[in-house]
Amino acid sequence: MHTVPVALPGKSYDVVIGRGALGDQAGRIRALTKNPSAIVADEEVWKRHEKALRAVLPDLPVIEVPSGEKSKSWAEFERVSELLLAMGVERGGSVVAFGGGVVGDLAGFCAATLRRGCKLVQVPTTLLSQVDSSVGGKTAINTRAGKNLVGAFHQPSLVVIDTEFLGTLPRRELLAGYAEVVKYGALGDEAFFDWLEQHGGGVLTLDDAPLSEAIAKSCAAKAAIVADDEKEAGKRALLNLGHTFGHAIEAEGKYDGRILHGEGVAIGMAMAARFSVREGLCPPGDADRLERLLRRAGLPTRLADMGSIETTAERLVDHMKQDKKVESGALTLILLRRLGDAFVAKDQDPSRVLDFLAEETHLPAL
Ligand SMILES: NC(=O)c1ccc[n+]([C@@H]2O[C@H](COP(=O)([O-])OP(=O)(O)OC[C@H]3O[C@@H](n4cnc5c(N)ncnc54)[C@H](O)[C@@H]3O)[C@@H](O)[C@H]2O)c1
Ligand SMILES: O=C(O)C(=O)C[C@@H](O)[C@H](O)[C@H](O)COP(=O)(O)O
Ligand SMILES: [Zn+2]
Repeated sequence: MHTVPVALPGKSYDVVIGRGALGDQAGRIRALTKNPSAIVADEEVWKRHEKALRAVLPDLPVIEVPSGEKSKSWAEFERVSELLLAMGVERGGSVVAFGGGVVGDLAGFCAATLRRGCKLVQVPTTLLSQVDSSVGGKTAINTRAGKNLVGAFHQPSLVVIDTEFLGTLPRRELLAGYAEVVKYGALGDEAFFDWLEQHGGGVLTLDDAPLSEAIAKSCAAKAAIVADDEKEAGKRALLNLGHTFGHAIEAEGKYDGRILHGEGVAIGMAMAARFSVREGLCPPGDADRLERLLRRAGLPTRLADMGSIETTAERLVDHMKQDKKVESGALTLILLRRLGDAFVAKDQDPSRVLDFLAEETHLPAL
């Protein structure tokens, strides 16, 4: 087992990673759920993996949440919160989030607000949630105005990453998670990017050693950034590489499954790299290398790759104006100086972004 500590004053916690991590951590999970607690599970995950969680928590009540991004909604937030209260979950108890990033973000937001905050245990079951969303304490739901616009920073007490769950994950979802793995290399660790060029295939075939290494490296990269800047006053925004464009693309997909978060991030990262090149900030070869790694895995890198989504530069910019990094109405983007060296670029000229996006809407699929 790998353990990655997340060091935060008064609320440090461990991320435990490995095949069989759930059984290995049973004692700690039970200790965190001694007070009245409940499980919030993705319904598909519950169907497939109820037995595994029941072996650790035989008696906890469960709330099943419909699979898919649409569950990060006011309606589900209300329904799940009311059920948690009806079940008597206490402040000293825990919400155990069992599923991917959708359930993690939703259950996390319920935990952040239930009786003004109860404990949270993350048991992530998708690659994306294992390398990203279960760590760092961002929780949120989507609103009519856009993605993750209502939420809270609420750190979990424990994250248990059992790679066994990935065995049943559909390939498309695995790839979506891989986009966030590539993100860590692109934003701050060129050696990890090189490593992915060599070993990414093994991660995607779920070979134990490269898979655990990729998850541990990703969690360690995220833990280091979060420990330095928990509430995104500065460098945490680097974790948003690809997301300003990506969230706008997701919004255009209406959260109906046509575009997954990780797919939006893959296209968004490729766009951020192309925009960096267009602005004369990054060598073209680095943007090509990023696009090649994503495409080799089978990820989209251009709007045209998502055939069913029709959009315009203006509509994308409108979504981008809702981004939480906007300051006094001006866009902030995460751009690249080169692979492994991202930076926070504030006060972006909207007309340059609009011109760039107009080009992007005409870029053919490869
Ligand atoms: N809080 C954060 O820091 C953070 C970071 C990244 C992403 N996110 C959020 O995470 C969400 C995306 O998460 P996701 O990619 O995990 O998607 P998800 O939670 O929708 O799960 C993807 C799909 O896989 C299914 N599934 C989950 N585990 C499975 C398993 N082991 N076997 C078979 N099927 C399984 C689910 O039913 C679902 O249909 C987005 O809402 C995104 O905004 C949050
Ligand atoms: O943890 C972070 O910080 C991230 O930005 C991680 C992202 O991968 C994630 O998608 C996050 O939810 C996006 O945050 P948001 O603040 O742009 O909603
Ligand atoms: Zn993300």
